[in-house]
Amino acid sequence: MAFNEGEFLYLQGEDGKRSWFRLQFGMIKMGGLGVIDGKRFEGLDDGDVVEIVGRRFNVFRPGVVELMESLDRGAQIITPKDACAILMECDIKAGDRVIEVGAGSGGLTTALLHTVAPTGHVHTVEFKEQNAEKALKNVKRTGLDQYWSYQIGDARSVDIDFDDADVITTDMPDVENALDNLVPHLRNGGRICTYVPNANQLELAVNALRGRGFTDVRSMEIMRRGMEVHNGGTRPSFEMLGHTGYLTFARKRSV
Ligand SMILES: C[S@@+](CC[C@H](N)C(=O)[O-])C[C@H]1O[C@@H](n2cnc3c(N)ncnc32)[C@H](O)[C@@H]1O
Repeated sequence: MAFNEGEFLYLQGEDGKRSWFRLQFGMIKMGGLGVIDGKRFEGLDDGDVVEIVGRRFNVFRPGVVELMESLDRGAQIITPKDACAILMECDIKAGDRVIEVGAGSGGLTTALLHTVAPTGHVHTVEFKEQNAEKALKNVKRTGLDQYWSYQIGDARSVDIDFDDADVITTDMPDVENALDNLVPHLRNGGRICTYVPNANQLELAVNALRGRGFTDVRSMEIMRRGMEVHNGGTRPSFEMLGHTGYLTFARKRSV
């Protein structure tokens, strides 16, 4: 399907570098490439070739991974490797209602919105206004902001404006102190994911979930190692994102 005005796209050159832009069929200012006439994109489709200042580029619609990789970061984001596990293990799908604690830069929010749209909703609780604003800027860029709401408040005590959630995800250090406030907003049979960076926090989170009657409580860390592929010399990459966070998944039952 040909590109429409207003779409958020990127150009990718032979060197793999991306230039992001919002399509308009008038003049567009593009980082590093100057001002170009947006009419050149009229009738083009995902992956098509365009020549700009004598250089060849492909123009792409971003997927969720490119959106997450390119967002304006403040706090550490939940990276795609962990977001994949969250989406799968929490069985998140279109139409789901999700409560998220900790907007940060909106990394996980982007993945959640991409999955629950166009019939579901994500509601985020964040206690730092400036983080919520940064996340809002990033979420608006994706065009998925219509499926998102947030409230400023401490997840440990704020009156949460969202009920009957299918899933709760938390990215906060002391989730054990927020569960009594959060869990009444999760439906029976719903799933929770907690994400914490340290092992002592993991123990506290798991004990708190077990103590509240959650079932199928299991914790994991996701390792992802890239491969350098060269004919006759293929080996694992020397660089690896060694540690991000510990994930715990559990399911609420009627008690
Ligand atoms: C590491 S960041 C979240 C990053 C986010 N998951 C992402 O992928 O971009 C943690 C966020 O949780 C927020 N936070 C921590 N404790 C909180 C609490 N008790 N209530 C609400 N927000 C909290 C912080 O202000 C911060 O924005």
